[in-house]
Amino acid sequence: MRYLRASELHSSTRRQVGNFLLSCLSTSTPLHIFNPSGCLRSLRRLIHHIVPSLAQYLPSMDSTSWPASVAAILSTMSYAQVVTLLFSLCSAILLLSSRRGKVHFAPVHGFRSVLEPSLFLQARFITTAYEIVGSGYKKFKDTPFLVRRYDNDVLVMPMKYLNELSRIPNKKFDSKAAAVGNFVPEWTGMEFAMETNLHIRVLSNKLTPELSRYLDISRSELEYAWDLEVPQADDWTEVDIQHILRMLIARMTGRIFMGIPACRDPEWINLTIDFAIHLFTAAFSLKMFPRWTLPFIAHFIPARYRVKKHLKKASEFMRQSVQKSPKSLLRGEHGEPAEDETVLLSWMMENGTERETAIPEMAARQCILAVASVHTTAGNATNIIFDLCAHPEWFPVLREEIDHVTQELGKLGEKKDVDTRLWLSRLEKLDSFIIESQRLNPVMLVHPQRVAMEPLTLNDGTRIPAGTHVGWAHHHHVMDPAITPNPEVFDPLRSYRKRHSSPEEMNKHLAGQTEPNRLSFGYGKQACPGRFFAVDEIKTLLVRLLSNYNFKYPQGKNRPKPRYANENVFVDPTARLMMKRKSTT
Ligand code: HEM
Repeated sequence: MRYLRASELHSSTRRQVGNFLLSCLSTSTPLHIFNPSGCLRSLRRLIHHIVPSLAQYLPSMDSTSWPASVAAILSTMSYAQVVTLLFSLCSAILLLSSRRGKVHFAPVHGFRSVLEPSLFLQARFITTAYEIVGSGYKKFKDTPFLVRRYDNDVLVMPMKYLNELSRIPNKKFDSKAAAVGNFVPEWTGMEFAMETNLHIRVLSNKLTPELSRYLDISRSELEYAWDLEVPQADDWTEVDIQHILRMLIARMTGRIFMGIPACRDPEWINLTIDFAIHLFTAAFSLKMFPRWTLPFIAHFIPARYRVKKHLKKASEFMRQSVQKSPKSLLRGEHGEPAEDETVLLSWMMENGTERETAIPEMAARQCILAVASVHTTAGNATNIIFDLCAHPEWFPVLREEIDHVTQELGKLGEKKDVDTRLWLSRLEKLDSFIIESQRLNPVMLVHPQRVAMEPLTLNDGTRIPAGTHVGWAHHHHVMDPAITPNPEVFDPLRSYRKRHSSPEEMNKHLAGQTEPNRLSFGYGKQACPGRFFAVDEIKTLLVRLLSNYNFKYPQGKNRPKPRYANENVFVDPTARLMMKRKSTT
């Protein structure tokens, strides 16, 4: 007996297989990934075609073989029965192939009843992670529990273990395995990010130590991009503020990472923005299937092809950028100083290993840097403006602070002897506002996330088996009244008051810092290496926006609700704001 190859399938059957997968998977954003009625319609059509197709193929086999019997049985069943059968089969496959069950000491949380199949809980987690994680946090508080994500279980640890676990070396308790692992790296071309870390070194060793300089460069790009991306809006104008901020941030970060001309090329900017969407969609789709099926299934995932296409395009860009001088990117022909040696790509080319500086890997690394930096920062800045519009009494407070610093130190970037970081650090109320907005609008419900690379035994004897995916319910933690008094109240000066409570507190409670009760940027040695840049970039943007524009919600609209896909949180892509130039009010 030989196996049926895809190429041997009846062409209309193949089309139906394609349609089915497309209706499940080919969406431009992961938020629309589920279209149950579309999927069901396609599945019905698929069954309609696949059964005759199988029958067509069967004569070449022994007529008494089991596939013939199965096909015969299938063709006598109603669609509903076949759907139920397929669903049960998928459940059985998932159950048998899952990497679950390693953590025996922690209960799985979220089942509606003892009869609920595991697959239902996994599917529900996609849209109701907020409720599942929240109720688990309340119920277990001081003991670990498991949440059943579609691809694997995540062991949610109580906060009391955060410090102890964050002291464990990275190679034993790894953030990359969790974060990059979430992108199914072996099928999305992201394996390099598990094995090498030039994208982290460049942030820790170059960007952060020379932050003021890079802030100046990114601000100059903001000025260049302003008229291109920000509408004139002499009268109240409805805008997609998230899009505007995303474009500005993509340009600002593009300038410091890739320099001119790439950061001014619309193709590069769109590539860096879209790559994140395709990567997320591809990973989300791949995680719907057991790992062992991926050598087959992965080829049917359209978003994966978009990821590949983008990586290829990024390689072309990279090749053009480094063509003049293969090793030292922007150095002159005879080794004279670089034309613009501040471009981070230049540092990466000089400090990377041979593997890290190879064109395809460097291109993919720029894409992963964009994934880490653009949507996160744009989402954060968007949420701040949404919060301001929901609480407009804070507009004058923040503007007054900006005016005050401007009077004292001149306009941002105006005086050469005034350090940009220092200027921005004087915006203490804005800093506190950013923290409060992050508290209420997380980018993820469960983080930091780590994977135990070997068995770990904690001080109290708790054992975490190797391979366990671990996370913290940090959002529900900061919404706990025991941690944040009146957690539902939007109180943007919480951190400001803490800082001013005593001289010792003055240098604590800052937006770029991490602490157990504030994990927006993660925690410990593996916390976000771009967080100081992110906070100052947001401040730079807000200084410009608040000084020049007024914002409000369109008539009859108020603060948009977040969207969830598993533990990931997104800004509602349909949300709109009204904006108007200040001078014309
Ligand atoms: C407001 C914007 C941002 C937020 C909320 C954010 C949040 C985070 C979080 C929660 C992590 C995981 C940390 C952990 O596991 O402990 C992370 C990792 C990371 N972030 Fe950010 N980030 C932001 C902006 C940026 C920017 C602007 C950059 C680059 C300039 C950046 C680069 C990275 C990188 C490379 C990692 C991976 C670190 C690793 O694998 O060890 N992020 N970020």
